[in-house]
Amino acid sequence: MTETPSKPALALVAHDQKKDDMVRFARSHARRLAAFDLFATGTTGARIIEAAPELPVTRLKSGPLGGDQQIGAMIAEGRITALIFFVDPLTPMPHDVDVKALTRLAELYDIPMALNSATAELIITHPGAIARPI
Ligand SMILES: O=C(CO)COP(=O)(O)O
Repeated sequence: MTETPSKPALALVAHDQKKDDMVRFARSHARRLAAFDLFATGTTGARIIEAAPELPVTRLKSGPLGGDQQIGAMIAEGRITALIFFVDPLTPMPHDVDVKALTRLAELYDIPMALNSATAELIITHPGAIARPI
């Protein structure tokens, strides 16, 4: 029996001050993003689904309630191909340790990680760069 190969998985996360940027990113790259299984923290996912309902986004818990850690665990399990995380560098976060843990795991497992729009644009417009098998 042949199994249908799964799509590469992209994790999408944005802090509150960056959610409008994420919505713009999702809208303008909807066609490209549709080639991935998409996972997002709770509120980020809700905003993306509202803006681009055609995208297959699986929503996890909100970041401060464990969503960042859920994505980190998926990275440790080899289930995430790349992380796009629009970080707000100007606002203190109650869950700063979770943010750090998530980016640390992306570093540790050497997955492509975009922490701002400029890098996210590079990643999504060069999909070959993240085509590694999961
Ligand atoms: O806080 C976040 C990442 O650290 C994002 O979580 P939400 O998408 O639920 O706002």
